[in-house]
Amino acid sequence: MIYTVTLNPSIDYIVEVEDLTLGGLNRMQRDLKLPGGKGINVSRVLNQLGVRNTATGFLGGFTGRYIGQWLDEEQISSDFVTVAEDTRINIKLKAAEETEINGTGPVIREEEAEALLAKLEALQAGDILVLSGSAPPSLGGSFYSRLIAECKSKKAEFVIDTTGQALKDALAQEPLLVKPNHHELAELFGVSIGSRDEIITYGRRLMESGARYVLVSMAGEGALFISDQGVYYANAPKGQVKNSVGAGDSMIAGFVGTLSLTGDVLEAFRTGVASGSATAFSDDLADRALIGQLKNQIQIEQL
Ligand SMILES: Nc1ncnc2c1ncn2[C@@H]1O[C@H](COP(=O)(O)OP(=O)(O)O)[C@@H](O)[C@H]1O
Ligand SMILES: O=P(O)(O)OC[C@H]1O[C@](O)(COP(=O)(O)O)[C@@H](O)[C@@H]1O
Repeated sequence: MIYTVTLNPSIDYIVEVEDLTLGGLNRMQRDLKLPGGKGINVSRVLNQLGVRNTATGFLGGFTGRYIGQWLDEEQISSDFVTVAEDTRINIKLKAAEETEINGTGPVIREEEAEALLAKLEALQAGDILVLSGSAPPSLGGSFYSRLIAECKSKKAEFVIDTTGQALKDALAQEPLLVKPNHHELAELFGVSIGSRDEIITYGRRLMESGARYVLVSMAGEGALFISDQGVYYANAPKGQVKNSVGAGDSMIAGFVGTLSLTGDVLEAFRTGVASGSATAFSDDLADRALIGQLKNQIQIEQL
């Protein structure tokens, strides 16, 4: 079974404005309110791929209920801890450029945090726990470490998609997969990265630090896959980009879901890239039909 954990879900409020005037009145051309937060996105795309999973984390208030109802309507199994404060709303402003304003998230009380840890007692050997996104600041810096310790004590595997110290701490615990984009990779090592060779150098360091598989996504430039069996590049399919929010989460879902179904890492890589691109080419997240179509446009090359 795959479990996704979203410590800081969001309603992604996607707002389109033709010509943005800062400091003036702008009228929206279109808006969309989607359930968001990285683990929730992973669960929704896993569901499209027919991979059984349960979404957990913290949800609260009217915003939390909106997300919970959406997941129920999509028949996604969920088991969230209900928290006292409202789940955040993240703004994704689409004008000439895409601007994102993400909230910090609700205060999580100690008993709410403990309730989430208690849910992980259900984990078993063979399960995969996908830990994705930021943690609300009230949880403190080491909450992911506590979740990982619980996961390891049950002999389950984990995937982590977060940034900064939480990611660095997690590497030593041997994640199944990490998936920074190339900007996050550079930030993690405090360097600027200008070439594919440099991405490979720093991606390999993540593997040497403990990750079994490393995916480095590069938006429209495709992705690199690094494991102890070699380094592979996949092109991104071409298409009209509609909304790239959640592309990285979709890639994780495509990879982990396919790996769990087939055990074939290169097929998992191909499906991951197709899932990321299918999301970039959709208003909402990727659907199964588009993922299938795009897979045919992806060539994988060993470097
Ligand atoms: N503009 C795009 N064109 C085609 N595919 C894209 C585009 N943006 C994202 N993707 C796909 O989604 C994957 C993840 O996107 P990326 O933007 O790198 O991740 P993140 O959302 O984590 O920043 C890419 O490797 C690619 O397959
Ligand atoms: O937890 P964070 O880092 O604030 O990110 C949350 C945001 O990330 C998303 O999950 C999208 O992530 P990606 O575009 O990186 O796949 C949004 O749905 C959400 O608003």
